[in-house]
Amino acid sequence: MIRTTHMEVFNLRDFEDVAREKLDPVYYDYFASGAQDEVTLAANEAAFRRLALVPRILRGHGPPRLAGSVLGCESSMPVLLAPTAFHRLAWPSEGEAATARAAREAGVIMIAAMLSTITIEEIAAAGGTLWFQLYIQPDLGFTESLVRRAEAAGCRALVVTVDSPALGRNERGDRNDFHDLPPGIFCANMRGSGRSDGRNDGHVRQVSLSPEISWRHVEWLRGVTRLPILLKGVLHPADAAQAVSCGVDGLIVSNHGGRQLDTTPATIDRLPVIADAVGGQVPLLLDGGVRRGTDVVKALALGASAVALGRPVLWGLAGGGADGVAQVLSLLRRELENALTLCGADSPGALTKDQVVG
Ligand SMILES: Cc1cc2nc3c(=O)[nH]c(=O)nc-3n(C[C@H](O)[C@H](O)[C@H](O)COP(=O)(O)O)c2cc1C
Ligand SMILES: O=C(O)C(=O)c1ccccc1
Repeated sequence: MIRTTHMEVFNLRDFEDVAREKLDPVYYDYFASGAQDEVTLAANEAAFRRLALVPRILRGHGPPRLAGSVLGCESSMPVLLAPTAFHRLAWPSEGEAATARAAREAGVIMIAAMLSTITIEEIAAAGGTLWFQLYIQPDLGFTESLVRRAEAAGCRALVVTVDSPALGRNERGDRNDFHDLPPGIFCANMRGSGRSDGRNDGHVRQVSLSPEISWRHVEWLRGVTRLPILLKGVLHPADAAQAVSCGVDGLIVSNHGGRQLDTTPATIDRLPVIADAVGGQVPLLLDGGVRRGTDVVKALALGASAVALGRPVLWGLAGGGADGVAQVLSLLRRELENALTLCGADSPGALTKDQVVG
C-alpha cells in the first residue's frame, strides 16, 4: 500500500490527493486540468454518477470472468491505459517505462502516447501489449517513420487521435506559464523531426496538431500499415459510421478527458448513439471520467468492449511509480469484479443495456 504521512488510499480518487501532495503544482495542474471552464472535465464524472445500475438477481454463478480480448489482444480485464503525454513529469527517473511495467504485470494493454518522454522502443522493452497513439503529422514522411517504429517495436494497433485539429485552450497552463517541458525532458519520439538544433530536439513546438488532417489522411494510413487502426475522439454518430466505411477497426468514444473542445457532452452520454450507428461492426472503447468499477460496468452495459483510464494512471505513477500504477489497476479490478457480481453478471458480456437507467 502506498502511504504518505497521513494518507491511505482506498480508491482511485484517493490517489489524486497523494499525487497532489507529491507533484510540483504546475505539473499537477497540467495533468488535472481541462480546457477553459472545465465543463466537460466535470461532466464526464458527473454523468457516470447520474446513471443508475439495475442489478439482475438469483443468477447463480461463480466469480465473474474479467479476461477477454480486444482486436486480437488479450487483456486480463476490459480496462486499458489511455495514452497520456509526458510521464517523466510524474515519475522523472523512468517515466513511461514504469507505467508499461505495471500494465504488463497487470496483463492490460497500454496505449503508448506519441508524446512520451522515453522512446517507443524503450517503452516496448519494459512493456507487455502496447498500442501506439499517433497524432498524424502533416509531414507524412515523418508520420510514416513513426508508424514503422511502432510496428518494429511490436505495437499491436495504432490509435489515431482525431479530436485535436488544434490544441485545446488550457488556462491553468497559461496562468502557470507552462508551455515547455523542463530541461532534460523531451518528446523522445519526435527527435529528428523538424529543424531544431540538437540540444532542443524533441521540443513540444515540433508537434503539429493540425486542422489540415482529414479522412484522406486516414485513408492514406489505412494504405501504409496492416496494423488495426482505431480513431480516438469520436463523438458524432455520422463520424463513427464514416470511420467504419473507411476501414477503421475500432473507435474510442472520447472527449480527451475534457482537454480539447470544452462543453462537449460526457462520453458515457454519447456511447448509446455511437453504438447504434456502429451496430457492432467494430469494437467501441470509451474513456473520460472512469473512476469506479461501477463506471466500467455502465460503459460495458451500454456497448463498450472496454474502457481506458487517463488521469488515475498518472496519479498512481506520481504516487509510487510502477507500484502506484499497479495499485490503481488492482483497486479498479477488485471494484469491477464486485460490481459485476452485484449486477448478477458472470462476465462483461452478460450485462445488458437495460441495466443502466437515466
Ligand atoms: C495529462 C494528460 C495528457 C494527455 N495526453 C494525451 C495524448 O498525448 N494523446 C491523446 O490522444 N490523449 C491524451 N490525453 C487524453 C487521454 O488519452 C484520455 O482521453 C483522457 O485522459 C481520459 O479521461 P480521464 O483522464 O478522465 O480518464 C491526455 C490526458 C491527460 C490528462
Ligand atoms: O495534454 C494533452 O492532452 C495532449 O494531448 C498534448 C497535446 C500536445 C502537446 C502536449 C500534450
